[in-house]
Amino acid sequence: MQRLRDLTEAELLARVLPVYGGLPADPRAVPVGPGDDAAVLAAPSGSVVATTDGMVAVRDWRDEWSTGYDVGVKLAAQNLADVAAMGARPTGLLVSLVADPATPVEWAVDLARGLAATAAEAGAPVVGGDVSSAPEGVLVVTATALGDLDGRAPVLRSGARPGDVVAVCGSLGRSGAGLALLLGGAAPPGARGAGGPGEAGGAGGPGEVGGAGASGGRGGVGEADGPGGDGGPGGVGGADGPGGVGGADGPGGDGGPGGAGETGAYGGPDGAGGPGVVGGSGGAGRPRGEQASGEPGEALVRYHLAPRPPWEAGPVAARAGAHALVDVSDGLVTDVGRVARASGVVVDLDGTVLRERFAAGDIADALGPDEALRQVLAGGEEHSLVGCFPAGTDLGSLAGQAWVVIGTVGDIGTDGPRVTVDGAVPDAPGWDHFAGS
Ligand SMILES: Nc1ncnc2c1ncn2[C@@H]1O[C@H](COP(=O)(O)OP(=O)(O)O)[C@@H](O)[C@H]1O
Ligand SMILES: Cc1ncc(C[n+]2csc(CCOP(=O)(O)OP(=O)(O)O)c2C)c(N)n1
Ligand SMILES: [Mg+2]
Repeated sequence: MQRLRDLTEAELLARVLPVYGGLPADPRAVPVGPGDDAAVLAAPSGSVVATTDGMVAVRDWRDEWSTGYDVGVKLAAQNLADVAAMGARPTGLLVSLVADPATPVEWAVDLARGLAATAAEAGAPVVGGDVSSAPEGVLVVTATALGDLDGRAPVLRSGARPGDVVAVCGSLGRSGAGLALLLGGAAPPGARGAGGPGEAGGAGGPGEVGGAGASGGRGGVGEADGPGGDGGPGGVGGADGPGGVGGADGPGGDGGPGGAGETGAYGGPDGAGGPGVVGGSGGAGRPRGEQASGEPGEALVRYHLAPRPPWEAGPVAARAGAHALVDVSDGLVTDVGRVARASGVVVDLDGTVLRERFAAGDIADALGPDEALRQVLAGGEEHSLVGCFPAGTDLGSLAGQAWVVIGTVGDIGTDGPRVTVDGAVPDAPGWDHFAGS
């Protein structure tokens, strides 16, 4: 397997930059893209919205669950959601890769594919970035997203007013539920068995005819001295994805199925199987097919691994007069609490709507109703948008976006800013990177 240490920086960039593809057709949007000391982007409004958010291997994703493509999708999505939560339209992304030189080159290229696909969907090209080496085992990816307000005022956390209605665009609790399932031992979609312990579960190969957006398969979950994991499916959009690479110290895993040639984050399960790159007996892990699509909770796991938050809804909400906006990254109650404190208000959430519209269905089916509601209130990484709108805003008319009213904004009285559910302060601590870790 080719690893980053087998390439020079220039060779790595020569592999990665073409993946990001072209810049917008209008040269005024991005006069200078990747390749010089810095990029140059237009700022039509005369101001730039800028945000950055990173992810760290093991802490923020696990290679047993996420492909490089998934990490790219999620990294782009969480940054785009922050731009949207200002009411802005994303205009460009910058990407930093800080990686152990043992990282497979294919992982870095797959990361670029996930980023590129998501950036293209958002109309925000990757305009630059950085590569640095890291100590053994360390892999950190960071993106910076830039945006434009198209002449509007930014929508701040501090703008909510008593009397506003609180509405959410997008889902709640699905990412947290997916994470809970993975932590509970659920296999990621597309996984083809862990193949027992192996020193290095192999990375699945990319779709051979990948085109844009090909996704490398999911590697097996190897640990020590045994057969390697199976290759994952070939890439999205790629016909004939080759199979995975077996573990280093044991017999290789089986080749995964080829890519399904469809769009979306994952290849389908039924592609033509490619050969294992490193031969040997197949992994002796879970039986094949156990993770066939349609597994209960699979959509939740997929959302956790590669979320698609409604970043288009930010500018639409801003145009509709939203007083405040925030994206749900650390948990609904935590993030709405930031709005409540910044605005000096109380936000009362409607427990019935949260249970019936968000927790019920596949989250409750997978986790039970109590844990489902807990995920809706406290689950992180959803990146849906929560807005506070003037009473009477016709949310149904917001083009193409489904906003669901989940609460109201009230006066703090003597108790101070807070979030309540049906009038009571819930016990719903959200994500914190440091406390308790
Ligand atoms: N290391 C840092 N240096 C400067 N500003 C930071 C740093 N980390 C976070 N911030 C700022 O603090 C605020 C809260 O950060 P964070 O909780 O990560 O925001 P969000 O949840 O919207 O991504 C943001 O405005 C962010 O830009
Ligand atoms: C292996 C693993 N453990 C735990 C998590 C859960 N997790 C990691 S970051 C995070 C919260 C959101 O990330 P953050 O960087 O705080 O986003 P921001 O608030 O800055 O937008 C959560 C819930 C995960 N994704 N993967
Ligand atoms: Mg956070």
